[in-house]
Amino acid sequence: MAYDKELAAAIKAASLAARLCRKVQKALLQSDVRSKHGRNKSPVTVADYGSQALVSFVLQQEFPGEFSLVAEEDSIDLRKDGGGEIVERITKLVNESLTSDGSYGVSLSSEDVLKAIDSGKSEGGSQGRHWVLDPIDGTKGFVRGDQYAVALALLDRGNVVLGVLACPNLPLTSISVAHPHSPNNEVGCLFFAEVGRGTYMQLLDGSSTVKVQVSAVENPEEASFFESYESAHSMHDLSSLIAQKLGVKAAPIRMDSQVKYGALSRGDGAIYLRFPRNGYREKIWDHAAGSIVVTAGGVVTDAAGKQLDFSKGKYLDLDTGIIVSNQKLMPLLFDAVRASLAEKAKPQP
Ligand SMILES: Nc1ncnc2c1ncn2[C@@H]1O[C@H](COP(=O)(O)O)[C@@H](OP(=O)(O)O)[C@H]1O
Ligand SMILES: [Mg+2]
Ligand SMILES: [Mg+2]
Ligand SMILES: [Mg+2]
Repeated sequence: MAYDKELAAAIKAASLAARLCRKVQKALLQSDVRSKHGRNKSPVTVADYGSQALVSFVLQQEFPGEFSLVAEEDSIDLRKDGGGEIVERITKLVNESLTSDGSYGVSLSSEDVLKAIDSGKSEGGSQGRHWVLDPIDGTKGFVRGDQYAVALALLDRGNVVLGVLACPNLPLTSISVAHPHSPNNEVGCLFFAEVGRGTYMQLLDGSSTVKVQVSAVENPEEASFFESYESAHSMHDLSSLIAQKLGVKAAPIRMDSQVKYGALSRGDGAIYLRFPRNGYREKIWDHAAGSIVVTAGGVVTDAAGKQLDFSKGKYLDLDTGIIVSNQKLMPLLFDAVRASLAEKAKPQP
């Protein structure tokens, strides 16, 4: 209805990008992985760039004229001396993906690819429409051979109105503590949601669409929870304290990226806890798509119980952490979070 054309384009762009990422992950070379300029040591690969170029190109083809994209990557490092070879690899990957799709009948030059990457420089905000893209969320997982997602959302006047999460390594059947990666299972899911219309999961080729729903479990003893694989991204000791206070019996399911939101949206677990270390500022592309995908039965707030506000530009302005659960469990979870934070803040004897 309201966003049908946008949703179809987002699914197409994210699926193409996911196929590109899959190909690169299968044949990942050490030379494909780089560290980002100065700011921090987060990795970035040819697939992050290729995915961003591809999604940006597809969206601009589908919506010529009105286009604003807030995306994670930029071409600064690629334009430096010695970047030529990697730009050629990215360009080849993007063109192979476009050729295999066949919709656009064009071949991009290296400069076209760099421009497509750089068109993700919008600052977003509370006016108008903005696409929000994480071309690979969970790059560390991607490099390790684990979970990652292509995460694309649309903001309309500061609200997330649709989201697509392509999760190339997520098993089609429920994952659990015992089998977080299920190597024998068929993998590759795509979740999509539009405001007020529920969440759906399909295979990456677009087939087998089913409606999904967050778990309705009310008893914390039967609930399991997700958290980051990387303890540098989220304090594992704090979530274990919260889980203990809540009465959760199961061990945490640790996975990279917004795949956690996808798994939660179909009821694989009932809780997601994210508590970055002091000073870390969350970006909108790390939560926009995921947060709308779990709204079919789920609630996403910060640690003060406030809804996430995507209207303030690139950063989310929030209190302490992000918690996700179903409506019934949320009050109990919220109490456990408050009590755990208070306990941690107490001076140690
Ligand atoms: N110190 C830190 N604390 C919290 N999150 C961090 C972080 N450093 C990086 N991240 C974010 O955590 C994301 C991965 O999420 P998760 O922890 O759920 O796997 C990264 O996305 P990218 O991989 O897109 O850079 C990055 O934005
Ligand atoms: Mg990154
Ligand atoms: Mg990310
Ligand atoms: Mg990323």
